[in-house]
Amino acid sequence: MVLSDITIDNLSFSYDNADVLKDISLQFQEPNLTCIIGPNGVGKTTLVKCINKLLKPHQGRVLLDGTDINNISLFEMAKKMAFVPNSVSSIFSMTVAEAVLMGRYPHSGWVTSAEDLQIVEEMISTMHLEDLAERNFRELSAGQTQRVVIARGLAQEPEILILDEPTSNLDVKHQMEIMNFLSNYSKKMGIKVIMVCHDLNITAAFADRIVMMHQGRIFADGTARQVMTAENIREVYDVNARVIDVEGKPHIIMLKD
Ligand SMILES: Nc1ncnc2c1ncn2[C@@H]1O[C@H](COP(=O)(O)OP(=O)(O)OP(=O)(O)O)[C@@H](O)[C@H]1O
Repeated sequence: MVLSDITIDNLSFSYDNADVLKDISLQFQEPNLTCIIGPNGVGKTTLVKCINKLLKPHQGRVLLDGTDINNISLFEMAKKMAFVPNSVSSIFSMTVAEAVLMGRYPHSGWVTSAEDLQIVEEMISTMHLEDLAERNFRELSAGQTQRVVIARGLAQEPEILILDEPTSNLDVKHQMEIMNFLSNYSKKMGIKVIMVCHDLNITAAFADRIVMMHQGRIFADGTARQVMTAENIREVYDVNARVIDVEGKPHIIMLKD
């Protein structure tokens, strides 16, 4: 079965008069883990928000299975695509389990089935949240919140899963666990996982494809070996780095100067 794909066609975006994204064209057709990287303020979050219809590009289109997302309702989109934002706050008091259950809304509306509850339980267990399931979502630490929001995105059973810096608040063990999980999950379920990431070594170790942004444009797009070169890192981040091979993957060592 071929699951949904996404195409970004010549997309540009500005906030007021400040141009942020310029002529971005990308296709996501393979079931794999793609990491979007680039310096602060380059437009990574803006790009994933455009893909999720949270922002409207001023030029170009985003196509979901060939249809312009402007012609698809958010509710219909949510059946195929889940967005895990970098930070969330809830004005409602709810348990962790209830927060994860919200991921089922695009499929079940407000009527919860036994299947919904089973999926919620599975995702709580996948994210090792069993001990927190009955805790108030608003009282969690930043890292715990991040794992709950990922579980909610997974409960949505998306064909395209988009995450904005999902590991930024996680300790190293949970970072490795989540990256391993996302990498395996994309292949096992045949889905596209697209995530924004700041950590170059985590990206190089786990991403099947890396999209490197620079000055609002796509600067490089390919495998870790193709994209993570000392030249690209110098050009895009303005730092000197040495790239060595660790277990067949590039590993980046930052140099003082
Ligand atoms: N709501 C907004 N209104 C005006 N400008 C904005 C808004 N949100 C972001 N920007 C600006 O757009 C540019 C891109 O921001 P964006 O958050 O997409 O970058 P980013 O690559 O995700 O950055 P970071 O790595 O710091 O998270 C930045 O210059 C930012 O200041």
